[in-house]
Amino acid sequence: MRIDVLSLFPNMFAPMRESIIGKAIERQLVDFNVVDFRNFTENKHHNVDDVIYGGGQGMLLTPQPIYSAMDYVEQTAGNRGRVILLDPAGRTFDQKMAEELAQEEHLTFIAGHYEGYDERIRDLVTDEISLGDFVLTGGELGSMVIIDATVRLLDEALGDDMSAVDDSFSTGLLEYPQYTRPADFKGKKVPDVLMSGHHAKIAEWRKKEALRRTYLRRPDLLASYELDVDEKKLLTEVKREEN
Ligand SMILES: C[S@@+](CC[C@H](N)C(=O)[O-])C[C@H]1O[C@@H](n2cnc3c(N)ncnc32)[C@H](O)[C@@H]1O
Repeated sequence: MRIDVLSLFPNMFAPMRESIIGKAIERQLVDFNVVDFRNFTENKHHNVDDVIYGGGQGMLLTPQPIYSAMDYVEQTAGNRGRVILLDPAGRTFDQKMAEELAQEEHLTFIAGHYEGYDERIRDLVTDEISLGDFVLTGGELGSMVIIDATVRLLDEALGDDMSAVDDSFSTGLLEYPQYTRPADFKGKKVPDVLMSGHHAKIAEWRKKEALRRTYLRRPDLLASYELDVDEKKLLTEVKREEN
């Protein structure tokens, strides 16, 4: 996968060199580039922003540097790929979107700053994505969050000893509780069933606890989750135990 990010602050992307994403880049699973669109300005002072027509506080990113940086991406990659604008007015990012983006060959992110964008920049994009109902200073952190959630889904990104299959949201439910050694920590014991070696019972316990956690913390997820017969029974038990 190729990923380009158009940003005025390339140094903010240092976290992309660390951990699982850093390794994915090192192993060339991902060709990651940050394009500083200030380098594409056509004015003497390399300004990337300007005052807002009609008045208002702050400065807006002007279209020219971003359009030129996008042409550069197209020239170097052969295409622009899926072009994602980080914006509070976009669709709220979730695991389904990460799964969808992980199927793409090329993603180009536009990270805004200051008061936001000249409206004509939106003509360049295929997707507008928000991280949630709050306002960040820029699109850098948002694009890194999306890249992180997406790249970890690529084949081989997590390595042999990790899997995204049972992660929260991938299954449609929150993940069940998990434990590691010791079996007894300051009197807090690991549930017996997890040490029983009985695979079917462990699977049933995990399913029930995933349902319990989702029911208690994110009941909205259950509304769009199709329960099979066994899950219906387990959820009924959970409800009885919790109410
Ligand atoms: C200070 S914000 C601009 C906010 C804009 N004036 C508004 O009210 O929608 C600057 C940039 O940060 C990024 N940003 C801020 N909040 C975001 C969010 N919730 N999700 C994604 N990107 C965000 C966008 O790239 C945005 O253009």
